[in-house]
Amino acid sequence: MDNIVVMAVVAAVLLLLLVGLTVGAVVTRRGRRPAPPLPPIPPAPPVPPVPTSPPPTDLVAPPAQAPTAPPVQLPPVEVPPVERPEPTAGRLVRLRARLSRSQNVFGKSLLSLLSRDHLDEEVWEEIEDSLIGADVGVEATRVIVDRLRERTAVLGTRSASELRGLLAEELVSALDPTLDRSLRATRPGNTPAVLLMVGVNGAGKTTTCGKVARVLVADGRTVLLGAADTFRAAAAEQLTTWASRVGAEVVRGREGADPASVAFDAVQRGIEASVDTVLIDTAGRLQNKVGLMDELGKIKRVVSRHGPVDETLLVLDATTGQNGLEQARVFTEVVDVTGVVLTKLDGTAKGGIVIAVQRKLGIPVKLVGLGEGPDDLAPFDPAQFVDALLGTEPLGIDA
Ligand SMILES: Nc1nc2c(ncn2[C@@H]2O[C@H](COP(=O)(O)OP(=O)(O)OP(=O)(O)O)[C@@H](O)[C@H]2O)c(=O)[nH]1
Repeated sequence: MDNIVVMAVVAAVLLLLLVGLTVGAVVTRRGRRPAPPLPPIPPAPPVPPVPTSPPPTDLVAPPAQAPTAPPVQLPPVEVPPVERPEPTAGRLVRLRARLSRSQNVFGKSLLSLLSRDHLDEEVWEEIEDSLIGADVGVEATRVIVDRLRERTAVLGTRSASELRGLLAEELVSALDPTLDRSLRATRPGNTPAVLLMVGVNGAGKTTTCGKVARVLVADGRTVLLGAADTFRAAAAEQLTTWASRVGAEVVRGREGADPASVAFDAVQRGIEASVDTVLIDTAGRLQNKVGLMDELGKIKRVVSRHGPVDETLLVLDATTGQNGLEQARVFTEVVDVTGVVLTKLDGTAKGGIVIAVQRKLGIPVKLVGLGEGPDDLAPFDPAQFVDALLGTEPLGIDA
């Protein structure tokens, strides 16, 4: 019986061992089974090459939907080259030649009268007529002639060059060389100076805006132009052309837009862009059109919300002579004019208008226009101007 029990126990142990070994072998075989082969990685699609430079601007790629269409070729965009305006120093010398060429009649007649042997009453009257004929104006002529008579009598001056000297002194004095003719084109601080250009139709406002912009750029300033002449579409175009030549920005409104709002926006943009000067071109207006003159006052008021206007320049056409003076006076009543720009001096033989303008308006002539060329604008200087007016030859020898 004991043997039977022992045998049963041994058999049970052996059975257990056998089961254990079988399970272990199965588990071990499973753990070592090689992994099934992975599916092959499909080859990566070819990556399109990254362009290293933008496509040329004058070519447009053919549209994707119509691959067969030939590429459209646009004409190259013409960007005008930015010009470097002439420096202002020395400019008057070049212009002086032009002025004296067109005006030497004035100097010649006066100087030949003064060189007469006897300066009698008749000669003095002729001198007066000559000055009045040169647009100096009756009042200023009287003052100049009276002083000349007095000085020649006291000094006993007789030589032609001495008389020329005296006449030059009197003309310079009539132009009041003590007046401040500097252009307030910059401000202390970091807000732009604002210049407003006003005047009758065709006086040369837009042209002067362009020329002044060039003068400022030549002197190293940054400029923005405001095209507040919204009546004449061509004026904004004209101004844009001037601006592009010196790389300046232009703010313009649509045709017929409120000029005051365009002017306001221009100054706003000038402040944002931190330019030195904002130049505002306004539409030409006749001084007897009340509505238009009121509008000019509004432009100035609206712009002034940004701060005071630094210069209001009245542009006058020198060829209109004395007639232009009454128009000019009305402008000074509507806006506070701080300086006069006398344009087209090259087109008149009557340079005396400079004296008349200043005397009538009591406002300094700050700039003179001496041609249609981009750099034909010069700062006004009484002594240089009188020199040019009388010509360098003492008795007007050159024809
Ligand atoms: N000879 C000469 N012509 C000038 C001068 N200044 C301007 N002009 C010419 O005068 C004409 C009128 O000039 P604009 O600048 O268009 O005149 P504007 O005052 O803006 O004209 P509106 O916008 O119609 O009021 C143009 O043909 C200019 O070239 C100058 O100093 N000399």
